[in-house]
Amino acid sequence: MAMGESVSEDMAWSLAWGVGGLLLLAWALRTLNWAWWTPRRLERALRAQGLNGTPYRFPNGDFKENIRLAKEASSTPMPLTHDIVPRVLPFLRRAIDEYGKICFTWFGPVPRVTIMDPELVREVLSNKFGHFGKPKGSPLGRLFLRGLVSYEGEKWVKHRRIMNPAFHVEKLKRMLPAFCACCSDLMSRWENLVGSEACYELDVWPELQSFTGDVISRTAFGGSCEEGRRIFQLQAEQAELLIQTIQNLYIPGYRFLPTPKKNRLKAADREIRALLRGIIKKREQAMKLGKASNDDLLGLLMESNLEYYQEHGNKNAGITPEDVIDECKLFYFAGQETTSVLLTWTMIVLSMHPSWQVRARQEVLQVFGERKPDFDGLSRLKNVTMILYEVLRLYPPAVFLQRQTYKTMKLGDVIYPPGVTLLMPIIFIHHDLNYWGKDANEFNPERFAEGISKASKDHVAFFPFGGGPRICIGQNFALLEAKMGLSFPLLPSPNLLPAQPPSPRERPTTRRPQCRAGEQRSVCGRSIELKLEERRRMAAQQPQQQQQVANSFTSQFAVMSKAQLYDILSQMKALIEQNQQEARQILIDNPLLTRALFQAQIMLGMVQSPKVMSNTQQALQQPQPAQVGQPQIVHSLQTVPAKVGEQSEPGSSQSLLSARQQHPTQPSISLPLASGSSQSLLSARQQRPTQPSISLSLASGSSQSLLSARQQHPTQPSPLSEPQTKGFLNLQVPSVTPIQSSQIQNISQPNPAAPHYSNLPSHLPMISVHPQQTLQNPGLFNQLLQPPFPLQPRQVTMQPFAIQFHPQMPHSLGLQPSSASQQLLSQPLFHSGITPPSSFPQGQAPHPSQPPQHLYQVGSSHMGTDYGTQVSTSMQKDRGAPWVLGSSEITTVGTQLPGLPPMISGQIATGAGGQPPRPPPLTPEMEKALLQQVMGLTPEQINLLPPEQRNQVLQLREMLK
Ligand code: HEM
Repeated sequence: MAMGESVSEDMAWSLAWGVGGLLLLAWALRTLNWAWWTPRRLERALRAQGLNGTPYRFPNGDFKENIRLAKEASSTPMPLTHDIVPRVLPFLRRAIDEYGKICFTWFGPVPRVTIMDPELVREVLSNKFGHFGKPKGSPLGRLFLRGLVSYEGEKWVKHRRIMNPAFHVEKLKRMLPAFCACCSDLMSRWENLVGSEACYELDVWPELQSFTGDVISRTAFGGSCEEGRRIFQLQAEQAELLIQTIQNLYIPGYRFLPTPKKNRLKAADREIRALLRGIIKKREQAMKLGKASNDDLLGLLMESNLEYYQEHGNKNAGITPEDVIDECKLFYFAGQETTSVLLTWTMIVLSMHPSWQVRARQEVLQVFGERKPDFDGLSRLKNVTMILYEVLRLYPPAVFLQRQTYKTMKLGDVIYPPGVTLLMPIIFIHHDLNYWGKDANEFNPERFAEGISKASKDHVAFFPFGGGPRICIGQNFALLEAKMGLSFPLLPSPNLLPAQPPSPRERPTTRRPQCRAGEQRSVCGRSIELKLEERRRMAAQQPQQQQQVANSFTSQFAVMSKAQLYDILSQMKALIEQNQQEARQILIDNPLLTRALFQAQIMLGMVQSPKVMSNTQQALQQPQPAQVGQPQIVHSLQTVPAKVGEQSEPGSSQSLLSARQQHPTQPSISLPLASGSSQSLLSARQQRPTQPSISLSLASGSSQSLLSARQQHPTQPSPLSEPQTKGFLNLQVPSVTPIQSSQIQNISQPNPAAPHYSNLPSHLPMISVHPQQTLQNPGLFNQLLQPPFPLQPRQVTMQPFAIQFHPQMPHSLGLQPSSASQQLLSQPLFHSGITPPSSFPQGQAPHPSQPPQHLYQVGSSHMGTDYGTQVSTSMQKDRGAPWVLGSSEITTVGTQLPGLPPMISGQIATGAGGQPPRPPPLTPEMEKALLQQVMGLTPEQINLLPPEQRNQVLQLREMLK
């Protein structure tokens, strides 16, 4: 018996060993098949069809190289250019350069073929049969994120049908008060932060993250937004943990190890689910009692679910509470990060392109005045929409999309076996010169003036929200939120005083020393500055106040450095180029401003060739009723002093003195060419520390002044013309206003001596005059520009893997979470509040190799059109039908107004023999006004002038006495 027992025990053991061995063998074979045979087979199939790509490396593919390059790219400071592709996806960039546009790389053992042709992208995304399905993603990713974005087949159809109504425009309108409340809270928060500070430096990335989190909390859960906020925090933590964990996922077997991070991920998931369960239960009870408000996403989702259930009369018809939880979780993930990335980049870009900031602000003011933004108004914001589109183009929050072949599929000329990932790099296509033209890497919202379909050569080339049946369900939501989020800071805020002329002293900036807890992904100490400025009460109707305005302009201009004066003039010029009519009106409406601008030119010693002047005048004559006694706006090609910092410019004395001898009938305002201004901006770096240092949001302040000047006109009632103190939140701009790159590119002439420079937008050099910018760019920037600033090494705190987390996400969104924005934000590029000229070390000059041609520009005459016809906030309305469901093409009629004659660098006028040309003519009234201004300068103001001009002013005053 005992022997029999031991035999059967032995047999059981052998059987167990046998089974175990077989299982092990099966597992080994499966692993080998997954990690070796399949990739080799797929590689052969792809190569046989002429596709090139990286050779497969067992078992990680290009994973490590991907990480290495991403780390490398992010460890160097980000150059201030919109060409961010090499930084965001360096590995893919390299692969495409090496193997061609349709090439394959390896994500682990899975080949990923890049699809760069928008038509093929459309084919993939429009496929309704799920043959190009979403990649499955890792189990860990699935734990983090499920819901609509990850479903396929019938489940997806059902969920999409139930969720769609919640995002309908009519429903979104009901959420507008929640949007508004979040914006108001944000503004109050910023106002409080600023407090009594004249200038406050703010890291907007975490601010906007919590703003969009707040929006989702309120719009998703209405009254339960406190729990919603906790969910948001937990999800942010989850995202962080996931990013860290994913880096190790391709260590075989790693995903089965219970590491502390994974445990925390799971614990966070449990807490989120418990919270959501509680919210849903409360809502169900309220619904039963008829007390529930269904104006939030959860309510709408539950309502729609109920309708679906009733329609199908089957208790399994709708979606389960667990499904609702997953969808709510998804709202956060899909809606919060993406929109905050969009808003953050928009603010950065607007601070880089002040003229667009002016335009946006002007539009927002025109549409809303002092009203709170409403749906109709938001739909009419044409410039803001164009700006958002352009930001979505250059900085798409989802950098690529992925689909997988689940059966053999033909796409283009290639037959793909099952198991191949198709990667559609949104960011590459958005930057592709073939579709967007030579200025693909420039910020030029004007390209969207006639809608999306006309913006590129192939309207499918713009797909920040994806396309086909799985297009982002929240795109209307996101655009509405972004418009609202952008409008608020541009509007006069009741609790802020209007901006006052920037004082000549250096303003303190408050910098947050370190990240707040839970904001690991924000970028410490690197921020763009938002500046709140005081502004004097002005009531344009009262002459006394008008005089104040005049004095305000005069005193502002009197204490400005040359760079700042140039800045203002070039902004005015940019405004003229973008909207000549508008600019004309501003100048006509504001003789005081006009006069002050003229004064600025005198202070800059600007003079011009009468020949060029008359040509330009001719070209600009518009068939408008003659404005007798009103200044004529003239763009003049001007010779700009080669070195603003140097004080001996004969032109400057001439300008004022000789002006007295001329009495032409038409007064004219000569605005400097941006070329000039850029040049002057460059040379402005040589300014001596004795120049008054002015807080750098001067540029925004000044554009503000221009704008607000418009408001002061008695015939135009405006927020600022009311006898209240009103204010603006100025998106900070660099002290030296960068010229619109889009304008520059037309004329920039690459310097053959600096070939590596040729693909950099020409605004770079100017922006780099910012000291911190230069500090951050020891490489190319320093090499090119020889920054005149003291070098202070700064730590680059890039999350190295941030841009790599997307491939693991179950929903296949190649999200660009914080990497790029983090990088740019991580540099103090735009917290320009600390760029007083006084910080320039004496004697430092720009690098001699600096190619000045890069800075010349031509005027663009493409005028904006009214988006009034574009009622919808949706991009869907702006697309071709096959690409987007239910879409109809928007055709906003563009008005091509007669533009400025193109100017080429060769036309830039210089006076004979290098002497500055003669100044523009003045009417006796103008002359009188100017002389009065000169006489009105206080000794303090005169002292602040550069010596040469000081002498001239003193001489003149002496003469006049
Ligand atoms: C600027 C903001 C946003 C961008 C750039 C964006 C981008 C995208 C993209 C590219 C997709 C397609 C993914 C794919 O095809 O694989 C997508 C899908 C999705 N988005 Fe958005 N999104 C944004 C905002 C939002 C918001 C605010 C919500 C919700 C509150 C949202 C919810 C979703 C959902 C649920 C899907 C899945 C749709 C489906 O698979 O049927 N998104 N989003």
